[in-house]
Amino acid sequence: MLSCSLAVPFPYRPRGAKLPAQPALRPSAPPSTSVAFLAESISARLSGPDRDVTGIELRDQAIQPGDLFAALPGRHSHGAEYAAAAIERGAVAVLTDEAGVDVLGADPDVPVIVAANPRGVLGNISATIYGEPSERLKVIGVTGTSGKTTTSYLIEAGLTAAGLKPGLIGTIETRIDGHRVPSALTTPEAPQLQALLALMVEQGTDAVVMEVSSHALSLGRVDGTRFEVGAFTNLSQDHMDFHKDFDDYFAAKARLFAKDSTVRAEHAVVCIDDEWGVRMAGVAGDSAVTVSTTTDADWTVENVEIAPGGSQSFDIDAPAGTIHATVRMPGRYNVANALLAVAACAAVGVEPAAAVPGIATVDVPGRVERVDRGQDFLAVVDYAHKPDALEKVITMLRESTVGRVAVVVGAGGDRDAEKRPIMGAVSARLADLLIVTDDNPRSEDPATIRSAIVAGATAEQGRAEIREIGDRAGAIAQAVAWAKPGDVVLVAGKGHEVGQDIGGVKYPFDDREVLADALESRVGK
Ligand SMILES: CC(=O)N[C@H]1[C@@H](OP(=O)(O)OP(=O)(O)OC[C@H]2O[C@@H](n3ccc(=O)[nH]c3=O)[C@H](O)[C@@H]2O)O[C@H](CO)[C@@H](O)[C@@H]1O[C@H](C)C(=O)N[C@@H](C)C(=O)N[C@H](CCC(=O)O)C(=O)O
Ligand SMILES: Nc1ncnc2c1ncn2[C@@H]1O[C@H](COP(=O)(O)OP(=O)(O)OP(=O)(O)O)[C@@H](O)[C@H]1O
Repeated sequence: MLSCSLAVPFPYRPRGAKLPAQPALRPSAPPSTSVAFLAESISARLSGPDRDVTGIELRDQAIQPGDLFAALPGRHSHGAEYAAAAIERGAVAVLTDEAGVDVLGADPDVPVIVAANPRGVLGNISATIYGEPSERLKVIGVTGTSGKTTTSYLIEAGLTAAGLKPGLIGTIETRIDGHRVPSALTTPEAPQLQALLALMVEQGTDAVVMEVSSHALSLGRVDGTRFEVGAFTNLSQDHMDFHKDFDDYFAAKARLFAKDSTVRAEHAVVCIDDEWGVRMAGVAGDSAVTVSTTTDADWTVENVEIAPGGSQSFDIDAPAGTIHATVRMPGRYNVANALLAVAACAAVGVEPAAAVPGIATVDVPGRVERVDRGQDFLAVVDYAHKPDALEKVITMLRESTVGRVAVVVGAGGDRDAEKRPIMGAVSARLADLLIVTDDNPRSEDPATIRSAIVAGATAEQGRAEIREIGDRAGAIAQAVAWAKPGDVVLVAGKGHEVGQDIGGVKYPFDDREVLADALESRVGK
């Protein structure tokens, strides 16, 4: 249930001030393209005179002089409502639909391209404006419910170790040539994505590994991108607010692999550890390369050994022979992520032996990240914010200790409400203490979100004692106070995030810092 504004005051004070907005990443000198040419390329009507454009944007606040403003119909408003502001900032043309023309009025100051479905042509138009950058890059798209970020980091490290100069685009950040910029979305909107790819070409990047979300595939954000490789991790419950049902969710992911898709990757590398992977390999066809840690596949693993610190070593049985590999991150699923990464590197011509030394060095921020302040128990921050990921990380931590396990977790507002009780049930079944707290409530009443998690946890009648503490810092402090030597405290759901979205405003909040503060106060006692 969504509420437009916060119905109740927050029971705690947000920490600090609003976070700053993300900077724009653009190539320095894109060539200019004529508006008439663009209209013709998508068989759309052009009203008004021809002009040259040098960029494209769909948020009026991000317009740069010379841009085409894509005024799209949205859930909250029509982009055409912001056209005047965009033109004020320097937009020289507008792309919109008939409804947008009505909003613009009879005589806008700039030429207007009128398309029946402007979102549907945005990817191709953006790619044209920025000179089809993906044609000059080896683009590897990673999709699936869990493991996209981790696998992308592993692939990036494998490519780097092999002497390539890769860029990375994903949930945490964009990385180009050693520079890092935090991300707003897992997969950027098409104008930002094509600008980024063009910037990467300009910087001499030769390969790009990018996370491809199901939203991106459904909304056409990656249209106009040529993928050399598509890699699939797995599929489980998520985004049921956006997709009609599981088949619809699967169909969105399948756009990266299906024969009739305009964004079909040239090579498919598919993890078949779950039944959805088996289905996806079928969609991709006979040329798909399969990998698995659990069943027969083109690439498999054996002799997995876990070192005391949690890192894992294993042998990869690849078509060209056996190779020894290691991954620092614990959990069987990280062996699957590493295996998929080595196979994806191979799909762009990198020898497994060249990739594995890079893969062995990777830690991903906020993924099973330990916070150590000299305490006598294990304290971990993890991004698990979906039922399957939460189940996997709690199970892994349970198996790594003889002590008890505390889980501090919430769920995001304005997102898949169906998963909330399942997150509660999973935690109540597997943990000894469950503290239900706030994640990013966004526009929702945080108490409503917590109640749904608590309801699922209570109905499960699991082993965990259940507590509800909205204040995330207070919840973390309670878990730390509860822990005895040998126990584990898992703070789940926000991982690398440095902000908490409360009522649409992002306030600084970093689980790792808050956990470290709580540990220091306890150790200092
Ligand atoms: C469902 C979804 O993806 N919605 C995206 C969509 O929103 P919308 O169509 O409802 O747009 P709207 O807010 O009504 O605005 C209409 C138009 O006016 C423009 N506008 C709006 C306000 C303004 O001040 N100025 C302005 O120009 C907007 O840019 C837009 O073109 O277009 C907006 C503009 O780009 C996006 O910001 C918005 O993503 C929202 C923020 C979002 O949270 N998306 C998430 C769910 C998402 O995409 N997640 C995936 C998956 C992550 C995962 O795997 O967990 C991701 O790839 O990140
Ligand atoms: N292969 C996997 N299978 C199941 N769970 C995984 C896997 N890899 C990682 N996880 C779990 O999921 C969490 C998120 O991992 P990661 O960020 O790599 O996935 P993601 O697909 O990028 O997630 P998101 O879509 O939320 O950004 C991890 O912290 C871990 O708990």
